[in-house]
Amino acid sequence: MAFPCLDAIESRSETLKAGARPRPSSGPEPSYTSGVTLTYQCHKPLELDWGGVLPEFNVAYESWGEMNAQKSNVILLHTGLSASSHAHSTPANPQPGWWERFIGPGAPLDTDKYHIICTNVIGGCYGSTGPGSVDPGNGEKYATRFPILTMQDMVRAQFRLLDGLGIDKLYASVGSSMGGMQSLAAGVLFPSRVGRVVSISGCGRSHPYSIAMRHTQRQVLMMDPHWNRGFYYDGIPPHAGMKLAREIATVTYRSGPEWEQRFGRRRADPGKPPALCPDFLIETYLDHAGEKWCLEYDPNSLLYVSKAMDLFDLGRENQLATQSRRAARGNGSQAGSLLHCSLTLPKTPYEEQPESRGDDAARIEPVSSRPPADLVLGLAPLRDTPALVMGVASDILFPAWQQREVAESLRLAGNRNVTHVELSEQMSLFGHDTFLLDLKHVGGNLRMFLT
Ligand SMILES: CC(=O)SCCNC(=O)CCNC(=O)[C@H](O)C(C)(C)COP(=O)(O)OP(=O)(O)OC[C@H]1O[C@@H](n2cnc3c(N)ncnc32)[C@H](O)[C@@H]1OP(=O)(O)O
Repeated sequence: MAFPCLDAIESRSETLKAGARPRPSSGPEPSYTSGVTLTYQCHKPLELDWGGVLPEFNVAYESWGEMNAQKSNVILLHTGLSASSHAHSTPANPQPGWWERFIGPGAPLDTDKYHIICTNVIGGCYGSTGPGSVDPGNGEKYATRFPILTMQDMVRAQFRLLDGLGIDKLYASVGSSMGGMQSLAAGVLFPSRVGRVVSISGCGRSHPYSIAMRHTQRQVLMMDPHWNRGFYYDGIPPHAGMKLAREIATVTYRSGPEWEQRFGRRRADPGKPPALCPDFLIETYLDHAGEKWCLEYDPNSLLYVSKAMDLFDLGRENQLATQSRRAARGNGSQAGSLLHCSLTLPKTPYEEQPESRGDDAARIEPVSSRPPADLVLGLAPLRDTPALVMGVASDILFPAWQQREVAESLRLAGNRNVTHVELSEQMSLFGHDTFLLDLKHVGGNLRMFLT
């Protein structure tokens, strides 16, 4: 039997070994190229939530539209997991950006009215400091010596940029997916500096299914021998692991009903006998998505940024625990400095607690549709901030109940200016990627909220 899918991987390894960098021919995703960006260099250390420190760091950013004299029309646009700051084309980089149609004169992010800034997150690989950057402490690339990050760390770095640009208060903080997490985090961390919050297909805390899906992506990547515990920068990158990680990610980004319509049960070549390599159209589609992306993003950035998504929890308890870790470090206590991960699996199997299973008989309290009190308390800093929370019924990664949970928590926290929109399956079957594709509904609601 022929295995063209394995041949392709082996041949790419050979090409990479010879020093060349094969480029995917074209791609379905927006141009996540770094192109030409502006860079803000911060020389003041950034203390991170889990004990690490970046002694200095860069934030790559791009902007569109004029900033007014009062600097009161600035919108900070947060990206999804793997996007660069290139949300829209610029004179310096005319390639279309990942939100090209959403930004421009008369567009939902209207450049006739607003000055829009988009950054590459710290931990990323498109110009901001991340695991592929050089550690000023030893002159070598950080690799997996890079510290664990949180969404809040990324947001603090963005606000250092705003400080550097003399921007005191945002007109709005806008983001989708991971950007939707950051948008909320910005409002919680800096309530007096954020005029409005928009969170599209985001959440208030990561739920176990989404952590599970990111876990599997990280595991296939880390099991690629070329990953080499993160030290691959002088060798062959773990392109096979990245390809598989992207295939799993793509399963979470779209929806079954979309694929039913788009591919059904059709095979790429029904005239040939079944193959173990990609055969059904859905398989060749996933294979293509993985092929295109496997050299487009730094594998270590994927690990760090995706872990930061897992750690996301705006609940009050987590915020207090983080504050006390940071305070302990300020006092010089070791408790605040958890730099080295020594987590091992427990020796005895985990014993499930009856109440955690949700069995009717064991349930202590009746299930409530109210959001957890901890999240309501955690979102209290946003009580006076007008908020747009948008979700998509076909999204399996950030399911619509999570945006309902955020909207309801904000209302229970006392916010009387919450707009909640849920796009039904009749409106979009694009699942999580709806925010990239649906200009009419996503863009339309965004425009309405901002004006
Ligand atoms: C979690 C977070 O924080 S953010 C996550 C956000 N999501 C992502 O990052 C995923 C990004 N998604 C993309 O980049 C998508 O390509 C989008 C949204 C920009 C565009 O989606 P669509 O227009 O529907 O295109 P899609 O990517 O589904 O498919 C088009 C590509 O697949 C190819 N294709 C389609 N069907 C098949 C098939 N059966 N077999 C092989 N290839 C196929 C097309 O030829 C095309 O290839 P090309 O891009 O190389 O020309």
